[in-house]
Amino acid sequence: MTISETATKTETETEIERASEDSEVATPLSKTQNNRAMISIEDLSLVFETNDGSVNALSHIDLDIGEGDFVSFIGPSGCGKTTLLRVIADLEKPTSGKIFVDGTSPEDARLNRLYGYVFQAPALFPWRTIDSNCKVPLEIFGVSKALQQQKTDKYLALVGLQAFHNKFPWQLSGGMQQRASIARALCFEPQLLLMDEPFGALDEITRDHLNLELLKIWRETGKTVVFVTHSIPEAVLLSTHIVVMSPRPGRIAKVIKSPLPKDRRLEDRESPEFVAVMQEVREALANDHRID
Ligand SMILES: Nc1ncnc2c1ncn2[C@@H]1O[C@H](COP(=O)(O)OP(=O)(O)OP(=O)(O)O)[C@@H](O)[C@H]1O
Repeated sequence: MTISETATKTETETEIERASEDSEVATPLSKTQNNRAMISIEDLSLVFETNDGSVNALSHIDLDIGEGDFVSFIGPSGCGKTTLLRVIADLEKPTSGKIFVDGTSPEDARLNRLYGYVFQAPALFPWRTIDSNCKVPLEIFGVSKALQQQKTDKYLALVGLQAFHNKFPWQLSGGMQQRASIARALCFEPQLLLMDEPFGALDEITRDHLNLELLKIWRETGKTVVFVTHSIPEAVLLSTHIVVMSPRPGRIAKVIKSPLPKDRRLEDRESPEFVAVMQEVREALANDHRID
């Protein structure tokens, strides 16, 4: 991948359907030779105009995410993590700057169904069963019924919901609904997965399980994943690159390239290398969060 430098800038079924200060300029990461940019962001800013005035949600963001990278955005509430993910997904338009997704505009990437998006809260159709919810994107793509069933079975099994395929969302716990929405995003096997705190509401054991499954999918399929989290251990466990963001205005404080191998296990969380990366993230967050 290539994540470079600094930063600033900045859910519903309908959307799916449309489907430095302190930290000077963050260190640019040089692109690896055979890792083309999946996402390229240049001097991107986003200002929300509200009744109470302007909100600088993202300010001067420069970031390259290479194909096959697993990139996490981490930072305090309000630093623009979700907004940046939504800009990539073409759910928000930047005020200035440039962004390319797989070499095209975010709009073209959305229209070409390049990405799957997992929202913070599950966005399932209440009148459809879990099985039927998972088939929505496949129906839109005109996939054959047999293949729809095959993919749905595969990904519902992956998230441990095969026994619940005939249930309606309201018959499942919040965590199970979120697992169903993850299965739906995986079902059409997009090249790019955009995930906004997908595991935030899950119990720790389920979260560990899904972290490992996500890592497995990522390793095996070569997908690019952009992931928002508040959890330092989760960011370090999953990511090749951790983008530390800071608020007011939202910008990139630091990009940390993980020295950990791609093949990771939960036990690795005890390793000195893992602890060292956690410490680096913690320090980057603290440095940009000093109270004057
Ligand atoms: N549609 C909007 N209109 C006006 N302001 C917005 C809008 N969406 C987000 N903001 C503001 O932009 C800033 C960044 O919000 P964003 O949701 O991206 O932060 P975040 O880092 O994802 O926060 P959290 O971790 O709490 O989810 C915040 O100040 C937020 O209030």
